[in-house]
Amino acid sequence: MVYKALTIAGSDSGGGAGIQADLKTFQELEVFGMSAITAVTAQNTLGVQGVYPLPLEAVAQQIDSVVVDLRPHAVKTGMLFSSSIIHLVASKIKEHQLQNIVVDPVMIAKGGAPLLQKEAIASLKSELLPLADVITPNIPEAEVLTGMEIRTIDDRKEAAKALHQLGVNYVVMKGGHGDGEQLVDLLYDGVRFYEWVSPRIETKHTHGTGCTFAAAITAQLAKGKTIYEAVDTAKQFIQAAIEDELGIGQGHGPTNHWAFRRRQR
Ligand SMILES: Nc1ncnc2c1ncn2[C@@H]1O[C@H](COP(=O)(O)OP(=O)(O)O)[C@@H](O)[C@H]1O
Ligand SMILES: Cc1ncc(COP(=O)(O)OP(=O)(O)O)c(N)n1
Repeated sequence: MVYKALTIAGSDSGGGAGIQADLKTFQELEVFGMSAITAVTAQNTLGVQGVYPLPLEAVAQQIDSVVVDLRPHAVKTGMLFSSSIIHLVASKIKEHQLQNIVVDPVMIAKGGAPLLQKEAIASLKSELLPLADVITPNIPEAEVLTGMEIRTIDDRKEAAKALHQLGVNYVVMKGGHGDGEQLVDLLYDGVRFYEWVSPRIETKHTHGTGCTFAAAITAQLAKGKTIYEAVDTAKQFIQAAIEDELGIGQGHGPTNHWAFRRRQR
């Protein structure tokens, strides 16, 4: 059986985040990766130098081309940039009855560059989230989506419940932006919370952690794993990718996408 996953996201020319991180992660987890590019960014470890959204027709055609011939077992969305692209992606998910939809609600790059227009947040909440199986916000993204201030673990749990109310089956709240030496990632399935607690790795090379983590979840769902199993593997994948740093670039370097595979030997 060949498992297949589609990423609908922006291109990161520097190769650490976006489409490039997603495809590398799919490949490392032995899932055939396919892409529909929403925007091209000129980007490196120092920041984002340019953002060029693609015409709606180009995004639509890429999704149609992939789906009619190579139907994916799971779909991840990343940088969607505008409300018109979100509207299009939501209508394509419905039209093609796509399954295992993982929404990484990418808003701002680590350097501060906006990757989603402010006016698109309403469309993300009303049009895309009700179709999502999984959402993977970091803490600032969860604050924007819920309008809540998130300080404590209890705040994160309240925010996860609020996101679940928007129609998402599973909320995976990433803990990279929390305080302290321990990171806490949370999974909420509508009934129970599951926690992954791990030591914070001291490094500046964390560009693309969110994309890589969500892509690993998507790959595992494509293989038919449960959400708990998928998050568990994704956590091991990102932990290895941050620990075995490549140390490339002059700024915030990419994570190491082959580290997890090498540890399996
Ligand atoms: N310094 C770090 N050490 C260990 N794990 C990290 C570190 N930074 C992020 N992570 C992990 O990487 C994943 C992505 O987290 P986060 O940084 O919150 O997302 P984003 O890149 O979207 O801002 C999470 O599983 C988080 O726990
Ligand atoms: C094209 C593109 N998509 C997404 C991001 C953000 O990725 P993320 O994994 O959240 O990593 P950081 O930007 O936080 O390093 C991006 N930069 N570019």
